[in-house]
Amino acid sequence: MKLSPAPAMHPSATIERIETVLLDLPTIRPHRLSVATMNGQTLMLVRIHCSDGAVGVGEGTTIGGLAYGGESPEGMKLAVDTYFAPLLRGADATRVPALMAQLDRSIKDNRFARSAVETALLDAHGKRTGLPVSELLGGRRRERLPVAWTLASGDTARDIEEAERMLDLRRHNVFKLKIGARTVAEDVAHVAAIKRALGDRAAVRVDVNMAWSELQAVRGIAALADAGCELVEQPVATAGALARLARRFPVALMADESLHGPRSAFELAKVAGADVFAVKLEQSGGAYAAQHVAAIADAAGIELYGGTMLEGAVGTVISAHVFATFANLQWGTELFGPLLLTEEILTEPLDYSDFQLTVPAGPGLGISLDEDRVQFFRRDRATRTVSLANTTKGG
Ligand SMILES: O=C(O)C[C@H]1C=CC(=O)O1
Ligand SMILES: [Mn+2]
Repeated sequence: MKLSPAPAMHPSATIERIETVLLDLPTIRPHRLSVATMNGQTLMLVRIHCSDGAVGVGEGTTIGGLAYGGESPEGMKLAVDTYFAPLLRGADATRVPALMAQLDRSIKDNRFARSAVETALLDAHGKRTGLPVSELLGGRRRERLPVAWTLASGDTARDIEEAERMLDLRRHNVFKLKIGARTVAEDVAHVAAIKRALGDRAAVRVDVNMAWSELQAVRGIAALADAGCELVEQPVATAGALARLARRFPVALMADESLHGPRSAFELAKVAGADVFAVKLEQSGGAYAAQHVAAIADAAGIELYGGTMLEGAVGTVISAHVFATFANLQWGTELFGPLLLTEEILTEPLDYSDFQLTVPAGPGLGISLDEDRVQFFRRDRATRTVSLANTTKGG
């Protein structure tokens, strides 16, 4: 398929080259979810080079390979190299939504890979026009975003210690606990112990990652509410069960895995299937799709939370730009992904302070990759002979 050339009267730039690379980065500790334990994270970075010199970067990241969903970093790389890149080469880089719509005619699903490509196009276009991506997307409504932290070491005492450290650093005062791998009674005891230790100094929420049956959820949520937990994320797999549970408890019920972009958001909204939507860019299929999910939530009176697929810096920052444009963001965000990794890959680290993340202000994503470090951590690097002195972040 040939994509249309740049129209006359419009600043023209065409796409010349698309590069993809897999980066393997360790996590600061094992991150235990009911579906997988992560000891590291793989980022699939896409770079799009345009004829006017603008270069945009995007990121595709999953959780535990294929443990969380149908796409993997390796699969995304293959999809971009084999299917997206030939369609992109020679196309007008300056009309991002039109170009994405053209890609959609030839490529179905692949929401995560799509999101990475769209991010790179938006970054390049922002750099070209001098505008931050949040301004391209309608304009930011906030400069800083509250950021929750996930306690998922698998050990109650260690989680409490970690939460205390985050409070001392004024980095996080909202904690999401990963549960669902143990019995409901064990999980409830774990949550109750953490909430007891933190008291009113912090909010405690849980993510079950679909591990419970509806009956387990009825028992579990009641007990979690008594323990002071304020929100339960995706306790069960099906939308029907989620909707029934949402009517039953005073604590907020949040949909995560049930959301796969605007259509699923609309279906869930029709049945009042959740109190809160965790909007994730990759799950939604990109920045614009995530904005559509938010608009559906707003129209249905459903509250909003900015979710993460534990992305690295690039995926985190595009999410921050998008969440900064939301009319409502009642539950804040969990954009802590880069802090879970031992390695910094930006020339200037993101600003996490006073329990919030600052949305970068420069053109495009407003960040720049440290090229030496990108080269160092790429999977296809034959041997890592170069030693990078003093490069590991404190955990
Ligand atoms: O929400 C999820 O299911 C995935 C992810 C987000 C934060 C975290 O710790 O895991
Ligand atoms: Mn979740």
